Amino acid sequence: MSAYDLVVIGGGSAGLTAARTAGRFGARTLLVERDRLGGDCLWTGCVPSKALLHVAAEVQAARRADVYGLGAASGPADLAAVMEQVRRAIAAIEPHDSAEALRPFGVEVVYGPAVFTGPRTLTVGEREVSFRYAVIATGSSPVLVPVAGLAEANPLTSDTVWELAGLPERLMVLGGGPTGCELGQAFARLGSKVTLVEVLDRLLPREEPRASQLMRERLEAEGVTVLTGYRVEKVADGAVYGVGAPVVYDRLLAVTGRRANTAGLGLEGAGVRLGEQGQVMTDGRLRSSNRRIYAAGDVTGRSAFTHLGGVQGGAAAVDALLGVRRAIDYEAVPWVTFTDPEVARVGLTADEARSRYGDVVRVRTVEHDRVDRAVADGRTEGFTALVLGPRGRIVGATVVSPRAGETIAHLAAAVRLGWTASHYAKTVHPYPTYADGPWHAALSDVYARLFKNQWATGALLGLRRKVAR
Ligand SMILES: Cc1cc2nc3c(=O)[nH]c(=O)nc-3n(C[C@H](O)[C@H](O)[C@H](O)COP(=O)(O)OP(=O)(O)OC[C@H]3O[C@@H](n4cnc5c(N)ncnc54)[C@H](O)[C@@H]3O)c2cc1C
Ligand SMILES: NC(=O)c1ccc[n+]([C@@H]2O[C@H](COP(=O)([O-])OP(=O)(O)OC[C@H]3O[C@@H](n4cnc5c(N)ncnc54)[C@H](O)[C@@H]3O)[C@@H](O)[C@H]2O)c1
Repeated sequence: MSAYDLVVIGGGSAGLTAARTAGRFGARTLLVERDRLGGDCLWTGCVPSKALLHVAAEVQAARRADVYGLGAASGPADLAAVMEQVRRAIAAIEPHDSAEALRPFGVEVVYGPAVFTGPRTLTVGEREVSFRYAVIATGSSPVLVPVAGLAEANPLTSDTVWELAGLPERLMVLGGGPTGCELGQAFARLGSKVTLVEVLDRLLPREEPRASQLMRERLEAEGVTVLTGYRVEKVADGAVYGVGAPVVYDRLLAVTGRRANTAGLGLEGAGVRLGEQGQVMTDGRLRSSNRRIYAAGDVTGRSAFTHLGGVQGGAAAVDALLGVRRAIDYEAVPWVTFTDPEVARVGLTADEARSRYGDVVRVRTVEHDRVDRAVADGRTEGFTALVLGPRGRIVGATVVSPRAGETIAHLAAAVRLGWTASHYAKTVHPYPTYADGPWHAALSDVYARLFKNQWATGALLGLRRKVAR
């Protein structure tokens, strides 16, 4: 039986970072991957979806070329050519996630499904392995909601949509979360007639209601039929049945949520407790109920983002091997839905902040018709909202704009470092950028408080008049 300091199970964003971190310390590290390195993000998640959205944006621009006196493109895009572009992006990134890239870190890679055989042992095929510590980073997989006829309808999921050979004429997207909005918009721009169905009363239900409304308006303007508060009763004969007339489709894409990959790992025998959704239950240090076994990434049910999975993977390896705790501030983790416009969030929404801090909370919003870059781009539909908590600290922010994902990074730093609106306002921002949004929101808070104390500024002005006539 070979012995390792750290065995990492799963070679996605979380597992790769855990393995690289351990390798850097000179730990004897084994990475077990049952399929291919790179995980969901590289093969079926972030990378293909962002490449698809990029192509879809170019197609959309071509459809509007007549505005500039050129011939406008029309009709459906050639999906084979589009997917070629998607595969090119994956191929360019894949080497960074490969076994060769892990070799300089001294990480050994073995392929096959890992199964725990005890609290400190596991097997990979015939091979028996013991470990001082392990990190479970097996990710999550799409799940189908229990709707009559849905499984039989053989829906596409975010795992399989990339294998489509041709553009569906009518695409039904079930689920109005980030995946549904991103893929729904991309396929609509490429030329599918998309219907987007969400069971709750708005798209992107985790975001500020106004961001959800803007998303709806944008998608509808681009020809997507959006049905919210729509409960699918059954799927049969190429149609979805709910309230009103059945909605027919050519292909169905089900993106209604995911479930942690923990089945078949032998976790019971390893003393690892699971939650109701099958996720590995972890403490603040990402340790499972077996203190020698950590978990990171989607499998924890606390992360569904590549960047957070990576941070968790690194933190778990450091904690296990060096005993050094790296606290993760979950409230300062930003996320972005990469539709056009992008919807970016960090920290608390206004409602969440009010229920935590009460009336002290104020929200400073800048409409993007006051952001010159948005005006220059002809994209003034968005907004920036800063949520300010006690002592004017920035406790949350939402940005909706074509480049909101870039703007939110700075705001994540502000939330994490506990900056007030005044701190933020003192940092000079470049003009003209969408970053003017949060800057002016912060400045508006500073000015509003100054004007509230007008007696003080008035007194100071009067005094100065007397001194320097
Ligand atoms: C369409 C889509 C778009 C997305 N876009 C974004 C985005 O823009 N930004 C973002 O931050 N996030 C995005 N995400 C989420 C992101 O992809 C995931 O959060 C991230 O990839 C999870 O990483 P992970 O390491 O936890 O799991 P995974 O990447 O799923 O890796 C788990 C690995 O474990 C392996 N494995 C499973 N079981 C075993 C076993 N028994 N033995 C050995 N190996 C095993 C799997 O084969 C896999 O390689 C998107 C997701 C989807 C579906
Ligand atoms: N840009 C990004 O960072 C990005 C992109 C895609 C996914 N992700 C992450 O991956 C995870 C999964 O995302 P997702 O969008 O696939 O799932 P999700 O769970 O975030 O959203 C699923 C949506 O489907 C809806 N739904 C559930 N049952 C339904 C039904 N019967 N009919 C209609 N709608 C129904 C839910 O109300 C929800 O709005 C998320 O945590 C997300 O943050 C991130």
